[in-house]
Amino acid sequence: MGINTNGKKQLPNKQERHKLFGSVEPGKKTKPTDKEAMADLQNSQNNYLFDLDAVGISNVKYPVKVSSQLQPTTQSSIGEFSFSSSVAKDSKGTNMSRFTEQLHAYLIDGNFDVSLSNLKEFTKELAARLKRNDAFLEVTFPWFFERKGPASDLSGFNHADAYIRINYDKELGYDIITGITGTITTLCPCSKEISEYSAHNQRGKVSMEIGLADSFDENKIDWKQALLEAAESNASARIHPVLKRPDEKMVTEQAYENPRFVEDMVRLVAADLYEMEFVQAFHVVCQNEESIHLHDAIASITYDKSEE
Ligand SMILES: Nc1nc2c(ncn2[C@@H]2O[C@H](COP(=O)(O)OP(=O)(O)OP(=O)(O)O)[C@@H](O)[C@H]2O)c(=O)[nH]1
Repeated sequence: MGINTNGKKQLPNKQERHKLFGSVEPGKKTKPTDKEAMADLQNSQNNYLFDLDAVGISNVKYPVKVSSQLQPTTQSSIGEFSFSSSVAKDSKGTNMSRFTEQLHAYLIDGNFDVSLSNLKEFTKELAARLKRNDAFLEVTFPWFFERKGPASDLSGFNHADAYIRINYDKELGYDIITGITGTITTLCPCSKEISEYSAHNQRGKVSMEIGLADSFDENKIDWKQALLEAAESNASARIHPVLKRPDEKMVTEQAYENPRFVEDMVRLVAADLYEMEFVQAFHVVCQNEESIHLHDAIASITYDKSEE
């Protein structure tokens, strides 16, 4: 290896560099390159001992379009998907390429629409494409919403993680779970009660998963906004991206006026969800990142209105 007149190293070209690091010339190739002539192992039929509940792909990141009743009413986000379907014991496997093939075919203007109507259509078509009677889809994505300072009215974006799970079965129809994980402030009631001054407070995560009532209409109700409001309106205070001093004074005092244990949070959120007609069943978890401990405080509640 030489040195250029300008004092820089004279590197071998890229092909030579690859050889230097072990690349070799292609060997003699005898297997078919025509798709029709290729072995199709995954479609082999035999007695493969067991039916499989789910075969598919996970950790698939794709751009998604999210609609909301809060600002911004339409946004682009990144969805992380899992897709699967059952495989009967007489088949060796599934046709994995068909999951992403269909996902890409559903893009409109570069985004996959994560509305429930689109996801329902997608799972039904996926089952048909896989020649199965069932298909499963799961997606999580950060959902952004505008939040204004309570006194200054200055805007910024907060986000919550939204979650949708759809099970399609040709005979049973759809089973749909939606949820969000939102972030709140909680101020400890015990700390407030026993201390001469102040009270410790923390950032809490409220995760809600709900089963939707048959009457639910996504064109009338934004389930994300409704769940976010259930978490935030019951917290000691909301979280804000932009706070000036008058805002900060307001949220500090509001938190002091509304102390909440982790147990209080899940019960109050449960009460709101109970009153929402479009919620059939719910699971609520609150996890507080304690500021006076290294550990978190947790509480959860599960409720199904059909079991009353
Ligand atoms: N079934 C199965 N396929 C896998 C797995 N891991 C990777 N694949 C890949 O999935 C790809 C094939 O997908 P298929 O959908 O069966 O491809 P194909 O038969 O050409 O597609 P169709 O024309 O739609 O039937 C291959 O590249 C496989 O190697 C696995 O664990 N199981």
